[in-house]
Amino acid sequence: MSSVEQRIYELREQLDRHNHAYYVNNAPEISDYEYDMLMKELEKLETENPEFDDPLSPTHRVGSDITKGFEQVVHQHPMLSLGNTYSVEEVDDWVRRCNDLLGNSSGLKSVPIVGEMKFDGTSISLIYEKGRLVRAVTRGDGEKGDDVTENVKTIRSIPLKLRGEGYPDKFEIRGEIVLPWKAFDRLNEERAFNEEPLFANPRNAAAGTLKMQNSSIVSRRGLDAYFYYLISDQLPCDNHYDNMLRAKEWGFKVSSLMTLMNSIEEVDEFIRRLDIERKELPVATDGLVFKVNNLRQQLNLGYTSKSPRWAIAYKFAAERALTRLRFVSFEVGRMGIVTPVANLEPVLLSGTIVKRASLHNEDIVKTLGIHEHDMLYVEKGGEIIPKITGVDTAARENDAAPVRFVTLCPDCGTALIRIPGEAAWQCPNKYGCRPQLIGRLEHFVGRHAMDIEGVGEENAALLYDAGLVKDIADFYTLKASDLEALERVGPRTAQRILEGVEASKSVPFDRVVYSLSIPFVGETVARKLARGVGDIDTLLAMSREELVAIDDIGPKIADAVIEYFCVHSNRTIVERLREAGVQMEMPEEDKSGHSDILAGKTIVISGVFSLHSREEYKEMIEKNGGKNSGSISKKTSFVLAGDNMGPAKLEKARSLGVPVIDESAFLEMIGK
Ligand SMILES: NC(=O)c1ccc[n+]([C@@H]2O[C@H](COP(=O)([O-])OP(=O)(O)OC[C@H]3O[C@@H](n4cnc5c(N)ncnc54)[C@H](O)[C@@H]3O)[C@@H](O)[C@H]2O)c1
Ligand SMILES: [Zn+2]
Repeated sequence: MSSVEQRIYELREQLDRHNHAYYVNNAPEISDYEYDMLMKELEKLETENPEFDDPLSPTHRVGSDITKGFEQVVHQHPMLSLGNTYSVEEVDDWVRRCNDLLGNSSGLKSVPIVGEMKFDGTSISLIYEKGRLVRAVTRGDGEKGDDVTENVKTIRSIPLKLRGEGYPDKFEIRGEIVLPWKAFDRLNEERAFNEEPLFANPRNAAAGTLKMQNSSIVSRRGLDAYFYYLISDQLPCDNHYDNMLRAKEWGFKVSSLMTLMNSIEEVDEFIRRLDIERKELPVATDGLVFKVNNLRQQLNLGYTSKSPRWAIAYKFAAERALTRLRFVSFEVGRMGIVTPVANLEPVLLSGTIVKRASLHNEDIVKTLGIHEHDMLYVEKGGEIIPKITGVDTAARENDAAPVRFVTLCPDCGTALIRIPGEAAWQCPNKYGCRPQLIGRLEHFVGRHAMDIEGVGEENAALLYDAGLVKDIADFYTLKASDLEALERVGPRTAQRILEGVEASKSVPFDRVVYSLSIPFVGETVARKLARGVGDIDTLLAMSREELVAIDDIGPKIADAVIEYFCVHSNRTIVERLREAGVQMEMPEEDKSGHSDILAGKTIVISGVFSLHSREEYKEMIEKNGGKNSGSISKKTSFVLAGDNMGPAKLEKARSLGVPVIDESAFLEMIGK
């Protein structure tokens, strides 16, 4: 096989794999830009070597989002993709080409072109009959898609019944289902809370949500939709722009940024303007779309097997901003770890203003080679948290000194120690360093811990500085009069804090263990510990060996637990919590209902399930003594697989000889 032929096969195989990760799993492994570059390379090779062309190549086909669990419906008109480019010149060339092909020779004036936002969500086709929504279908493979009508009906901005008049008896309207930034942030916060993998961007979240089996969850997620194309035998107007304005009158959301243009200059100006304005939009966009306005002209230009010739997408490069470093602050966390944070001149990035970005640790500061007042590149593309990706060294001031990591704790002045084998520096002054003490108070009242409402980040510091709460047990001696004496706490807040403190007395023991801020004891470990020991006295009395014997508790955690309870003040705190009425043992029913059927087993959950939710399966695994893991390795005991398990995962399980079982076999295994 020639090397060209080999490369062609390689690219097709890669692109097919990325299509599946992107459209079906909603978890892309590479950036859109990288994907588009692979696609362009394949297109070029196929054009230059037509003998290797193949109608099944990803260059000729629309990536498919078809998933199991939905009925499939054939599209009356195929749903295609769009040709795309990252270059303004290529957009200009496309306008010229359209004019040439349409025989427009008026020189300066172009045939009318409509410019629109390219909303970054997932495409949808809606069918209306007699003014009512009858069906909603995803793009699927372009020929047929998944019927998601029930889910789409929960989207409030989609009219179930049309307004106004003059709409065709039967028509199709196409648009993009999106998840606005706000809803996206909320969803990811919730997922972080539940320790579920975060969605990389709103597109994946929107696509994933639309394919959920439970419409009531879909309705809560806050999807929205914008529409951009109308198809019918009885369209009201002969051009795209006016048809969309009519659709708006019938109740569809059509972006007011849609613009009618008549020259290349206007097109270029539109690109310049929208690349800035889009950053203020409430939803994600990944580019612009240009369309020939006149429907007869659209028809004349026609289609390739994959996209219309009368439209082109201009894609924005990954969002990156250049901004000046004001200073690096060093922030001490509740465990004493010192994190360097870049404080920046405020800059707008993917819809939010970025002022700060974590530099994580000393090694990263060194690798980037950051100097004082450097101009830094900040990126957000696809990722949620802003990241410093580089330095514009040309813009560096001559006498700028490199940023040095502090050697003393910025708060208490204690000499920092570097944790062996890690890049982190730590302030060892656990019981006298203000941010560590306040951090532990904040952690204690947090939603995942004792959930004491009314004490936010600010109030924790306030209570500490006023001398009212020096350690976590002090919350239980707070009096209304103490709180009301504080300048910034009104009677309402005081009441809420006291009620929150009272309610926290029924928070279960495992969360109490988590609330103590024992190093390395996160939510999951706390649960294991609490269930493993049953009550606090057993925990206090345990030796290192006994602790290590508990499933998933390693020597590092065991040492941290023992060290924690060796400190006299910690023991006193525990006693005071007990006296206050905080839960110090697991409830009886929780001790039962558990088994060790899955003890020693590491299980990976993958795919979509129909009998129980993924969360429920995770819980069942834990209750029966098993361990959940996210990735398949030699240590995996088996994979609990639902529908649509990714082919890469399946292949990995096969190659490692890891058994794959389905949900009913699993339920039988645990005796359900
Ligand atoms: N990162 C990855 O692994 C990966 C894998 C597959 C695809 N992708 C990305 O997806 C792209 C291909 O996806 P695609 O075929 O859906 O194409 P696309 O998203 O580039 O463009 C076509 C889609 O744009 C949407 N759209 C939004 N606003 C529109 C408007 N105003 N008018 C018309 N359409 C509008 C429609 O849903 C339409 O289907 C690739 O170019 C790549 O960037 C990435
Ligand atoms: Zn300190």
